[in-house]
Amino acid sequence: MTNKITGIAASNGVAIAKAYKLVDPDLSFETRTIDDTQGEKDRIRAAFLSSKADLEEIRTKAEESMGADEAEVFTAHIMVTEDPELLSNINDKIDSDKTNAEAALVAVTDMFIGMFESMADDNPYMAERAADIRDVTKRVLSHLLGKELPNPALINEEVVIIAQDMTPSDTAQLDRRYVKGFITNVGGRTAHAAIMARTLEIPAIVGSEVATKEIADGDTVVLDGLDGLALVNPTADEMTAYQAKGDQYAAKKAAWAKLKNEKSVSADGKEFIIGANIGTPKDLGGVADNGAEGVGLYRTEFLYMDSTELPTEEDQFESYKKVLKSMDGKPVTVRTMDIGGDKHLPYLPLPEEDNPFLGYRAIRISLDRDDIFRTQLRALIRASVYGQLWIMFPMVATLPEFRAARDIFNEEKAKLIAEGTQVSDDIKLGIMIEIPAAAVLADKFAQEVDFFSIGTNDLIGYSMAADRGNDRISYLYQPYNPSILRLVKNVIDSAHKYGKFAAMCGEMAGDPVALPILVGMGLDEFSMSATSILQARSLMKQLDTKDMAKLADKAVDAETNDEVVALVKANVAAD
Ligand SMILES: C=C(OP(=O)(O)O)C(=O)O
Ligand SMILES: [Mg+2]
Repeated sequence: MTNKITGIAASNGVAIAKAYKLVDPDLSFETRTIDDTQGEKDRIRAAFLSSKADLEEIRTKAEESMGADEAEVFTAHIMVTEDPELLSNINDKIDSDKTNAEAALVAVTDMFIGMFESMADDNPYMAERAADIRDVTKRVLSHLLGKELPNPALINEEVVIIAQDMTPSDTAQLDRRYVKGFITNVGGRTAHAAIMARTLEIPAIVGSEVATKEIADGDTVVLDGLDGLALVNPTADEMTAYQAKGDQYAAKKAAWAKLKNEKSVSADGKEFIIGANIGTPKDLGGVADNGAEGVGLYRTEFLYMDSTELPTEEDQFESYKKVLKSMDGKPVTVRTMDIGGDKHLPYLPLPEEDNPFLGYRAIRISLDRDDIFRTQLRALIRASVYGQLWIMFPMVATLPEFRAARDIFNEEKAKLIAEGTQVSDDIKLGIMIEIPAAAVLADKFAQEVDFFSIGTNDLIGYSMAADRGNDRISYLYQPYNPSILRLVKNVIDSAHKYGKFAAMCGEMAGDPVALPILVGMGLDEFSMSATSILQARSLMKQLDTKDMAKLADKAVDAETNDEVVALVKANVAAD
């Protein structure tokens, strides 16, 4: 019988392809005393050469599919395999300790990694070197142990990826021509892997718990991202049924596509803005294809994560300019660096923390490391002449944080003007509302900011004390809980009381259950994964704002998440 695996439906669509497991093999080994030290030295040399050959192949493939910039990291890895000092240190260790190649390799590379990491505070390049050595060590070890590492960059046939989790750097390596979807063991609908899948327009299931255990490399997998179901080695009848389901979804998408150049307007004629969330300028194709009326969230941390060192002012300026120019006068909301939590930079080591999601992150880092922040703001301010720039700060909890960020912005702007640089005099400054404290105090913030953008992904997590990526407690991650709706309403009402603009850029903005309520609350801008825009626009056309205002009143007065879902279902016909 076909094995069925369920999980959280994270990105719509149906894919049928072979399974490719992106899972590291067990690389544990025993330390042994060795008589034949020359034999071990030969083994390590051969493992270095094989690793180099792997990496050269991966680099060539990565250059073809993703471009020279993305492939650069592999050049750094190849250089590690060619480092004579590293190899001679390992050989010395084998001789002096009479130990096996695996143990000598790990002892020596650990020493180098520790040394580079200890210097990383003053020189981010050192952290990068440490990360390179760690990566190469894994590959050399796999050769010594005769185990194969997965090489996603080498995939050259259609596959569905099966993984424990997908980090942003894993997803960055994927070639869209071949990767038809993915299934992970962990994660929730708003985890970054899920957001990435929606941006790439590939179906995905997250939080399946068992995918890596139950699916073998090469199995045929049907991935139903609409209902969060995967079929392993399906029957011919099942394949046919799911092909039909995929076709049906494609037909719906084709109908929505007709709305690409239309306004986002309710049935009774009220206009809203539907914007797109992007991670890099590469996402602009999807923005245009889906008829976005602006960029409501540009997550600039990817600029930092995709780089091997802190991006320069010039690099950043080019990226911001590209996005602003491409949006041709439509508003572009750029969020300053949101690092920390689950987003790490190899070259900017953060302190170990018990609760990184409640720790040193986002605006907290920017205000502490204002050298990094000022570089980003200068790049943004310089780019402002190419379009309509809105800047927002992530994870703001208090007014003094916003004021400090605004002061730094004003200082950099004044400096640039004094240097004779052209800048726009209409840059809007706002904040993400993703910390409950800020949502509650929105009436105070509204007197000082130009706009709010509600980051429900985190706001829900922090309000319910439920990690957005933890599938075990995903039942508590309740977007429609009346407590969340009351916070959202408070933010929208507070903005409007002071004539300010209220946007939402969390995934809730594109959620067909939440959207009618948000229309009823009078949210000004809905920003979402570009692939959700046309469906949202289609739904919006069917809604009457006065009816939705009544629905929103009932929803904030409800008792539970489920009650709100039932209310929406009873009042809004499914699209
Ligand atoms: C949009 C948000 O930010 P991110 O998903 O990048 O944390 C949010 O928290 O809702
Ligand atoms: Mg957030």
